[in-house]
Amino acid sequence: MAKERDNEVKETPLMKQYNAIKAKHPGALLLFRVGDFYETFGEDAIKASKVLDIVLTKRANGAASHIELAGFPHHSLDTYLPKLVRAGNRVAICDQLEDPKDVKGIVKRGVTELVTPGLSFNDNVLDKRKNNYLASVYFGKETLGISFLDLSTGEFMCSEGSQSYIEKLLQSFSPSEVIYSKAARAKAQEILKDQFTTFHCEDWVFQLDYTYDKLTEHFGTANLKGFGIETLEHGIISAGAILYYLEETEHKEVKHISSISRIAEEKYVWLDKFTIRNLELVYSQQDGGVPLINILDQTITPMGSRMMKKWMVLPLKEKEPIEERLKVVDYFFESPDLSEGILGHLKHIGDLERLISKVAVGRINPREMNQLKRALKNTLPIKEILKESKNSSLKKLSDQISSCEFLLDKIERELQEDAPMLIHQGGIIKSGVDDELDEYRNLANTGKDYLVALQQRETQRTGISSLKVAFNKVFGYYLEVTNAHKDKVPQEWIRKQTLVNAERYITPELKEYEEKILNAEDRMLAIEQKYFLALVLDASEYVSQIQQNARILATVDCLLSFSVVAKKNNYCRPKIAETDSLEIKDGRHPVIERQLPIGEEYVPNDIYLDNESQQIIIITGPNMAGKSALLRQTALIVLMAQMGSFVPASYSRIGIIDKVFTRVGASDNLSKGESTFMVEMTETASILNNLSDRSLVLMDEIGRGTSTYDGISIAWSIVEFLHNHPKFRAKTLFATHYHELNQLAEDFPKIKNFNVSVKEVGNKVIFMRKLKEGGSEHSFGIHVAQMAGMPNPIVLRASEIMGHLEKDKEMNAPKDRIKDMPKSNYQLSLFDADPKFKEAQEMLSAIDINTISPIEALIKLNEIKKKLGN
Ligand SMILES: Nc1ncnc2c1ncn2[C@@H]1O[C@H](COP(=O)(O)OP(=O)(O)OP(=O)(O)O)[C@@H](O)[C@H]1O
Repeated sequence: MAKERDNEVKETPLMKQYNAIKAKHPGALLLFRVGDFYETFGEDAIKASKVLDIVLTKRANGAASHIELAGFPHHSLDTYLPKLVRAGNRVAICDQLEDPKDVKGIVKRGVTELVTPGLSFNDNVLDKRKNNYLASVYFGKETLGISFLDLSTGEFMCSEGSQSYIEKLLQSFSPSEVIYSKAARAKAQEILKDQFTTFHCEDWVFQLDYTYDKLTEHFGTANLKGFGIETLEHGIISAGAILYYLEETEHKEVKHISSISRIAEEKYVWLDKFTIRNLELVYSQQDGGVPLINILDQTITPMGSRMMKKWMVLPLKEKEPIEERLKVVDYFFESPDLSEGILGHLKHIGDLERLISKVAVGRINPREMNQLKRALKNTLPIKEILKESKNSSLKKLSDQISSCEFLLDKIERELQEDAPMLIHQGGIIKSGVDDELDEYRNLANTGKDYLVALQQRETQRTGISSLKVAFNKVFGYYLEVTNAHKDKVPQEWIRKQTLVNAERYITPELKEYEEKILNAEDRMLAIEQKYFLALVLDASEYVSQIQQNARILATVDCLLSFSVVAKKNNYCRPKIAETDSLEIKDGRHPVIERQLPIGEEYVPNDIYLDNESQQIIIITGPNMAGKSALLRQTALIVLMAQMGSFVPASYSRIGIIDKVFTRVGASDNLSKGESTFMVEMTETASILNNLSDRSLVLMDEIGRGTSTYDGISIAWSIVEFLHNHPKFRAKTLFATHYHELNQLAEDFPKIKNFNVSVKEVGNKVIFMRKLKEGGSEHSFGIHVAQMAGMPNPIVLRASEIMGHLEKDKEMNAPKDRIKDMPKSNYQLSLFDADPKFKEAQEMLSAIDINTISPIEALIKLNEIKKKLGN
């Protein structure tokens, strides 16, 4: 204890202040402003130097000790901060709260912002085309509450439901950070795994009374009825905790969070988390893979792109809003001139949604204010075009756009066109706005002219040809004379500084003008600041109107994008019906068709499913035939239609689907320590427990992860279950290698067999990719092995074994048949065992002995020797 106190005494006052502030933000990396630098100390410095690649040094901490130090200039904050945040750090920015000029001793400092991965306004941290969500999860006894906030746009949503629903939402919105209560750590770990950056808050925060009050206080309402969340107790707890977290992280200006909405589960298609992943809607499962959004998102504005992502993970399931979107897309599709007109203006809108949030929190800079002006200016013609259109939804949208003319006029009248980013650089407010400002500006300009004249006059008078008037912070304006002319300096000049090659002087006249100029500049800055802040204040009156404009423009942008893509990729308008049937003619896979090599055409296929005669289709066919592609394209076409997009087909009639489940491919979860089969069964169980009458179920190779007989049995019983379900007749596509499952169609009326056709020419397989009625005779695994370049003896031997096994098709005799397996006759030759011998053999047989010259023969021989490694 005594020693500790001893250390405290010896610590420098600065480090003492640092330690006190650091202690208040233990989990955060502290950027501590010292003069023109942000410094980090100790562990933080070690971390920062690694992440930022900056020098790590040591600083004496009084007599106490040394401490690690790493820092960077304050003006580089925008460069370094995003790197620290992206590396998963919470960063506390500690600024000087007083002007060091006015203080004797240590400057007052405090944390002005805590930037976390989920809470940021910084353009360098944010991705323009993505929302940056902070999520909060409350673990109730039976249901969980969840909220999402994008601080950069003000969007705030909440919901509650089962664990699988919460998991699905987390997957859909993929938040950058998730908060929960300390007590829920174990449960949180279970669902969040290591997929998200997390933070746990004190348990008392997650209480209904406290969080309810927090929300009503923030929105200034008596209750939460107007937001439709009054009864969502768990949702409220999670949402209120977000407001607490904002305060904790010093985000006090949050006027732009002007409402909260309920994620209306009943309005959207249920996509379980496996489906979102498997169908690759917004993220691809493989590196370099292309998700559907890359094809559909041709939006122009960042907020359009963000909205498109939401539409992708929340497809609609009510006919009316789907039709409304489709009608607009159709209208755009048929009106190229009108669409071009809107696109032309959308290009100048920029990120209106984030700009207006910056206005609300007082973080907008003059350059961004000009961007806001451009956005408002280009919104007007869009409003006009929509109004003149012949589509009622677009007319309605036009009515909802606010012109914000007063604000636009004001910015145009007052703000310089080329205003700089930083207020203190000046040149923000136009001339003619304020008489006093004009006067000072004039004075500063004439003052500067005066100095130029003074320099010329004195050069002539003294004959000092190199004389120049310059300025620095220490002595203000001075006259500089090189040593060669030193003897010509008049007596009345007062020497201020001697350099190696020159001397610096001041004169009373110079000082008099300096005062005038500096005074004028200070005043100008103050006046410009006053006007700019007033402008920001005026703009802040328009926050909710402009937020609404941004939403409408984003909607128009998304619908336009659908029409552009439809035209480019030859999609057709789907018919949406409240029926139980699903009919697709010449359907294609929207992503694969864009990726085929030039010259290859995607083979379209028809699909028909309903609840009565053809509820389940068993699709057989060899590997690589196109079964998975067919399954996925069916789901993607349904989802695209329900998002309001045209679809890759020549005709489609979509009886609305309310849930899509997929179990596609044996997952790659092996790396996470789960067995493929276990994953497969967990995913399948979750499908079977959540069926509905309007579900679309895709099952691909169920049972592949275990032995053949296990696999067939499980697949068989799953199909039976789906067929015989007492309540729900889920439409199902079941792709399988097991041609044995074709038997099911004979016993169950609503099951039909189809196969993806292949042609066998000699002992080769040609993929036709066409779906045909009927089952398959046998599997084609051996052909595929051959195609993959498997050595010939293996292929021949495998055919022999299969022939033997197939002789007795009875399933209950496998063991005996395996025991009786005939011995292999195939000798593995050198050529078969080593591919380089095979290549050498091919090279030899390509030589035409009759035409090759002796020299060429020698060269060839040398090549072959090299190939064999000699
Ligand atoms: N209709 C089609 N037209 C053109 N190419 C197609 C078509 N369907 C699939 N393909 C191509 O064939 C490849 C294999 O298709 P897919 O993965 O669907 O086969 P599969 O039958 O599911 O095979 P596996 O059983 O091995 O998973 C696809 O990546 C695609 O390039």
